[in-house]
Parts: sequence; structure tokens; C-alpha cells
Amino acid sequence: MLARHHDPIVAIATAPGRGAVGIVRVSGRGLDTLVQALCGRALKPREATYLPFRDAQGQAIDQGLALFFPGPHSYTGEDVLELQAHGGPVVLQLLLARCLEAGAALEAATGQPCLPGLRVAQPGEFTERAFLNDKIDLAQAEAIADLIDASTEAAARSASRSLTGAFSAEIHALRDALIHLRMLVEATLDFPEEEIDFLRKADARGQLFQLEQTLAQVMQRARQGALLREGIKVVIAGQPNAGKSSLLNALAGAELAIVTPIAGTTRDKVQETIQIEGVPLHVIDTAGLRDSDDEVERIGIARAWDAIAAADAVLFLHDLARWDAFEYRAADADIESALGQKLLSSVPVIDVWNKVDCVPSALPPQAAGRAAVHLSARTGEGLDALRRILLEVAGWQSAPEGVYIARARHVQALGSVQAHLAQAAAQLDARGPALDLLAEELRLAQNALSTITGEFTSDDLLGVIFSSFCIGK
Ligand SMILES: Nc1nc2c(c(=O)[nH]1)N(C=O)[C@@H](CNc1ccc(C(=O)N[C@@H](CCC(=O)O)C(=O)O)cc1)CN2
Ligand SMILES: Nc1nc2c(ncn2[C@@H]2O[C@H](COP(=O)(O)OP(=O)(O)OP(=O)(O)O)[C@@H](O)[C@H]2O)c(=O)[nH]1
Ligand SMILES: [Mg+2]
Repeated sequence: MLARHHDPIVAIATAPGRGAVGIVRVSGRGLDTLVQALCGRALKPREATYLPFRDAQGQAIDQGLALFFPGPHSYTGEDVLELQAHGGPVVLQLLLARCLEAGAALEAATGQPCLPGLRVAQPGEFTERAFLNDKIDLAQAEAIADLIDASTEAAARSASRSLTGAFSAEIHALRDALIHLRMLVEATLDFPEEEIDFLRKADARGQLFQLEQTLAQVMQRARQGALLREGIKVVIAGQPNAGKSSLLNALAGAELAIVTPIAGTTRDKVQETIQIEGVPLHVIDTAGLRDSDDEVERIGIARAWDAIAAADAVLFLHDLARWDAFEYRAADADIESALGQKLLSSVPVIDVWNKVDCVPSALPPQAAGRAAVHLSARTGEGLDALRRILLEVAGWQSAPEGVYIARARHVQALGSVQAHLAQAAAQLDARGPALDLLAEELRLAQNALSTITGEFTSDDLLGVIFSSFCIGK
């Protein structure tokens, strides 16, 4: 991927479909001749010029604004030409084709090695260039995609914060502190006699402690950011007719799943993403859990268990209207023990006592150490309490001002830094610390940290990251 990074690329930069304005964007080195060919004149840098876009025969395709950003002062760091036309899909396709044709004609005419054939950009390739040309780091590039994909305002604001470099700045501060400590340790490797005293005088342990503290804070905020970006998967489970589908509909505020008094109504999973305080929650309604002879229902129940096994949190629904019946309680107990086998202990289960409107005075038993809520999916009573519990379970600390968007891979990288620092601390605390091991752990910690900003990231990972961008970005 690194090899192909200077040939000129072109793409439609605006969303597919009709729009007031549509943009075709070209990036590459030495685009002046292409500008001349496409616009019939040279363009003043960074100044919009109104002109006709003509095809090879001189016929106008459209009249629009042309903008030329000479590198390195552009989005990609290369020359960038924008043709801002009317936003119809056919017009933009014609303009794109015209750019490719002009590129090919120039290549044939000049045979210039500096102008290899213009080609259509891969998804994310403009932003990849911005990264490769040091306009932005990897965390910022990811923030651009996350800004575009943001499904809530809170996610968009935190992505914008990461894009301006707030997250990267924290990572750089950590890196600088780490480098400082590494220099100290590496220096002692050369003077083994004085090593321990030297480290003690320089308070290496104190520096490492400080580093761990800062890291923990960054990690906490990155986790919040990852939560905003990725949300959590919440599965609604319970016996038939407990009101699972009614609860999904109540949370979503729409009649998504079929609700009937017939037990065994839901078979397929029904999923909807809702948001609470900007945190996306992927709520999944499942088939009621019971022994069934019906083949279709059995498949639905198997899917329900698969969903439960993949859940970040489970809402275990109980029907208060039937709680008096021994068989009902026994069946709930069976589900309870099956949940215990299916779920990691870290996956929270919330007891949801549904249909409070039927039995206003009932106070059912509460399992120790587990969140519980009484509600009515029918009247909406208790739903706010459930929303609060869901946010708590997700780990949301509702301080979106300081949160920057982050991805699971960032949180993992920070976790790896944390593990290496813990190893380093163990060495420092040991009676006879192995300084080479200490140095090695600190080096690994720095490597893990720099995968976040992309200073130390494999081409494979870069490929995965940029290919998930939309076309033209
Ligand atoms: N028309 C248009 N709008 C757009 C973009 C674009 O490419 N075209 N962007 C694309 O995603 C975003 C803006 N991103 C940009 C980032 C840097 C530069 C740029 O010219 N940077 C120069 C000069 C900076 C300055 O004057 O301060 C530089 O970095 O040197 C332009 C756009 C959103 N809006
Ligand atoms: N009174 C009352 N009835 C409810 C409440 N929630 C659900 N119901 C009723 O209970 C019945 C079953 O509701 P569903 O939402 O279909 O139950 P379910 O758990 O999805 O059932 P299955 O899909 O069969 O597993 C319907 O008649 C609902 O109207 C509630 O809070 N109060
Ligand atoms: Mg249902």
C-alpha cells in the first residue's frame, strides 16, 4: 500500500444520489497540467473560480466552481483539484469520466513519469494520503470516519474532538513521559555498578507510577469514547408472553416487533438501535424461552440463546401477572440457571419485572448484587429507571465534554501498554531488578502506544482501517 501512494486519484467526494452540489476531487503530485486540461486555464490557489467543465469535444458538461489547493497545503498534502458541480448522479459520473479521460490523454501526450495514469480512488484513499503525508495521524484519520458514521450528536462531537487532535495529544504526552523514563533506564544499562542508586535518585518508580495514573485516566475516557462509537448489545430474554417484544417497542418508541397474547409470537430476532444520552444501544428482542415441539419455534429459541451468549448485557424479563404461579417461577429458575451457564460472570443481567400495571402492590424478590427494575411495557412506567440502569451497566459516566471518540483497538492498545507498565513496575519493585527486562517492557509499552497514532502500525492494519472508509473520503 505504501508503494502506490503518489499516483493521482479521483473520486466523487459527495454522497451518491441527488444533491444541490456535488464534488469530484482529484489528488496527486503536479496536477497543474491536468488543471489546465480540465478547466482550460490555470487556477489561483485556494480561490473558487466559476467556469464551464467541458468534455474532450469542448461541449460543456456543467458550469461550476473549480478549486485548486497546491500541495502540501491541502487535505491530502498533495495537489488537490475540486470540481464543484451540480449534484446529479449523471453529471458527476460524466465529470469523473472526463477527469479519467483527460488524465489518460495527458499521460499519452507527455509520457511524463511524474503523471502516471489518473485512476479512481480506493475507499479511504484520500484520507490515507493525508495520513501518509503527515497531515493527520492515524487516530485523527479514524476520527474522520467516525465523524461521518456518528449516529448520535454526542458521538459526532467527540469524533470532532479527536479529529482536532485532543486524543492524539494525550497519547503524545504519555509517549513523551515514557520516552523520558526509557532514557533513564537505558542510561543505567551502560553503568551497571551505579544502576539501582541512579534509578532511585531519579525517582524512576515515581515516574512510572505517575505514568500509570495518567494512562488509567486516558483509558477511562477512551472507553467512554469507544462506547459512544460502538454502543452495547442488550438482549431481552425471558419466557413467552413476558412482554419482551412490548419492551423493545416501548424503548424504541415504535411498533417494531409483533405483540400478541399468544405465547411464542416472536421467532426471529428483532434488533433496533436506540440511544440514551447519545450512547447507542443495540437492543435485541428474542423468542420466548421454553421447551417446544414446534420446529420453527425451536430454531427461534436456539437463536435467542446465541444472542444471549453474544450479549454485553441481558434484560431478564419476568411477568408479574403470573408470578404467583409455581410453574411460572420454576420455569424462570430454569432459565436463570441456563443463563448462568451461558454467560460470563462479567456480563450483567438485569431483572426486569414487567406488567406492574397488573399488580400494583407486588414486590417480588430481588436477587442480591443484581440490578432490578419494575416497569410496565404497556404504560411506560419505570422505563426511565431502566434507561438509567442501562447507562450504568454500559459504564457511561455522562461527561461528554471531555470524551474523545475512540475505537476498540485503541482501548486494547492502551490495555497492552498498561500490562507492559505493570511488568516494568514489578521489575522496579523486585529486590534485584533485571534492568534489561525493565527496558524491554518499556520499549514494548511505547510500541503499543504508538500503534494508536500510527507511528508503529502494520500495513495490514492500515489497509483494514482505510478500506472501511466510504468511497471518495
Ligand atoms: N470542499 C471541501 N470541503 C471539505 C473538505 C474538502 O476536501 N473539500 N474536507 C475534506 O475532508 C473537509 C475539510 N478538510 C480540509 C483539511 C485541510 C485543508 C487544507 O487546505 N489544509 C491546508 C491549509 C490549512 C490552512 O489554511 O490553515 C494545510 O493543511 O496546509 C482543506 C480541507 C471538510 N470540508
Ligand atoms: N398489562 C400489561 N400487559 C402487557 C405488558 N407488556 C406486555 N403485555 C402484554 O403481554 C402479552 C405478550 O406481550 P409480548 O410483548 O408479545 O410478549 P413476548 O415476551 O414478546 O412474547 P413472545 O414473543 O411470545 O415470547 C401481550 O398481550 C402484551 O400486550 C404490560 O406491561 N402490562
Ligand atoms: Mg415477542
